[in-house]
Amino acid sequence: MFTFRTFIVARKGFALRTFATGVPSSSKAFTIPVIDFSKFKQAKSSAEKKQTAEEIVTAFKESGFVYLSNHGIPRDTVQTAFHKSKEFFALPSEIKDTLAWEDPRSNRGYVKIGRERVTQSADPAEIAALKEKAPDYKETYEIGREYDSEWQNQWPRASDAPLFKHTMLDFFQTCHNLHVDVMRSIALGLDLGESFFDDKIQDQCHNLRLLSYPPIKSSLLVNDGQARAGAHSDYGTLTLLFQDSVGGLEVQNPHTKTFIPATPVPDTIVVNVGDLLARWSNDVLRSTLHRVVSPQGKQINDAEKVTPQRQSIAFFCNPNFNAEVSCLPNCGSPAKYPPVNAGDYIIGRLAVTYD
Ligand SMILES: O=C(O)CCC(=O)C(=O)O
Ligand SMILES: [Fe+2]
Repeated sequence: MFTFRTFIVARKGFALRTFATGVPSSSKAFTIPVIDFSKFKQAKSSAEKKQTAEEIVTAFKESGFVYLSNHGIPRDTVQTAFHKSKEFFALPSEIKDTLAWEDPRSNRGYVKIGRERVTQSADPAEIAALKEKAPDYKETYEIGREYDSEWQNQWPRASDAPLFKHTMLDFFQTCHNLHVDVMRSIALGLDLGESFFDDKIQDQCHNLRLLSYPPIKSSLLVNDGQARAGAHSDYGTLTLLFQDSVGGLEVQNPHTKTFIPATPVPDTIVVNVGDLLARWSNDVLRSTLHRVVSPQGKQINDAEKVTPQRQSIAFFCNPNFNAEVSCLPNCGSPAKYPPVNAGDYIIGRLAVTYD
């Protein structure tokens, strides 16, 4: 039988569902389809729009993942964001360390290698042991909305990282706009009316995460449980993931439990459903486990291989932090989960993942 793990964040006192991969589905199909989003954006009739919306919703019900092509974000924009991200991670540690991530409520700043271990576990002792034994081999830089009365982004000085702030704030806005369109397609695909989510996602409580996986001796990634990023599901509504051509992202087929590669498809964005949208939809939409493992290493001498550097950018989309997330209409009854405040949920999930 399928089991769901639930855990309690004592500080907050509410139950969180950690993943939705156990949902029985009418279909055992598992593919990550490439969906041409221009058909939705340029549709001449609502019937045409609905067709793409239904393709997206079907994929989110079955695998929880799609590749979005013709999404409207220019290649140049993505390349510039990757370039500026690379420049940032190349800064000396002393500079990056002054920008350290400090608080899950802020969720902004630099996270050095070993500080985060993504996992489905919510047990602090288990997470600490995993971090000790098999930390995620990655460093990240987290950006939140710039206009926030309480929390500030931790920008490097312009002299250290020219145009970094400008590039990332632009990219944040670009990703927000695309996410609104994808949420509209989901609303249409679920027969909720296209603008259903609009006023629930407008506050831009998102998290733009730059990721850098340094080159590493391949032998270090084959130890027990070791990965560039351990198996996990994402926390929010949707994730827009931009990946380079190195590879390593894998998605779990929930029926067979095997992981299949989400091979990079040029000019597409990997879009996946997070736990909060799965919960919102009463598990009609699927939040699927995924991980980043070592792609084929390069032989550097007779005995050793090195796994090349990987770069990616994830835009974690969230509802407004003051939104109440309770079972959507058209998503079956009874509701499996009590209503939850979006901000409490996301911050609760972050609080247990970081040191
Ligand atoms: O780097 C990647 O491709 C995936 C990262 C990821 O899944 C995450 O940060 O949640
Ligand atoms: Fe993820």
